Amino acid sequence: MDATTGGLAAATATGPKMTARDVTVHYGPKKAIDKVSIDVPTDVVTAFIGPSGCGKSTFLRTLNRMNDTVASARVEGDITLDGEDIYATSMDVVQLRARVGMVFQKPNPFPKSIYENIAYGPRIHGLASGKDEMDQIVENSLRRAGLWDEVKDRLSDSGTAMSGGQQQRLCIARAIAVDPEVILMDEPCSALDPIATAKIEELIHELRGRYAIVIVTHNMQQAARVSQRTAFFHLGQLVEYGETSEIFTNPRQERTKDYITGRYG
Ligand SMILES: Nc1ncnc2c1ncn2[C@@H]1O[C@H](COP(=O)(O)OP(=O)(O)OP(=O)(O)O)[C@@H](O)[C@H]1O
Repeated sequence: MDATTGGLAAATATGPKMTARDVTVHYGPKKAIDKVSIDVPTDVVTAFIGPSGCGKSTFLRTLNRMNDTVASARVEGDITLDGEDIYATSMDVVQLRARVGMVFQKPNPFPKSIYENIAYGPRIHGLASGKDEMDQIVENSLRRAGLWDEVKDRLSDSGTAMSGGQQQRLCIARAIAVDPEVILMDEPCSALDPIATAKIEELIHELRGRYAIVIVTHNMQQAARVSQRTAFFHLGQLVEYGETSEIFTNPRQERTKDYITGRYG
């Protein structure tokens, strides 16, 4: 199968939230991503899977221009958000990263209070006109991230003093607070224990439909549990992309079959 065709075929009826066409990424002379084309649907969770070093994180980071922060990285090809070229010189990158939020492998709350972790983004984006409105954004974001009941009586405690799982949900709440359209998650559970992982997976289910979600995961069971679309990457290429149930039960490509049956990776 041609990777481009596979990417296009898996788009949903509502049309893609983001599109990537012939995206190639180099770090210096080394090619990490090779002509990847894919559509990210609006209303489902998309999982990126593949063996270590295949380029999942690199590709994820092209979707909100996080690779701009890596001096040696060079991105070619076209990526759009609602049809708009995100690499256009007119694109405000701060605004883009609010619209396309990111949650990292290791929870990284600011060394500030729980309240301030959430309020920081809305404040710099001017989303609240006063304290009452900010309080409401903080509460709504924490509720949506399934954290409100656990923290409502200690909003002034430090975000870094929470458990790892709570910190990760705080980071998700922080991304939600600026009203994103897409949330990118780069192995969000790899530093968490099974109970905290289950809570994040539950949360992903609850957030589905409200945001386009893309998750990079090493864990195939997790991809099968949380996603409706799966993209399999190998050696910088998008090998196969489709319905998660199809990818796991009836992969079309030999390389996908080998990976999901544990032959490598
Ligand atoms: N900042 C960087 N500078 C140079 N090379 C990099 C950089 N980041 C990633 N790479 C290289 O690009 C390739 C793809 O890496 P990437 O982290 O995107 O893969 P991955 O599939 O997400 O891997 P993992 O699952 O291990 O996180 C690898 O060969 C990696 O060594």
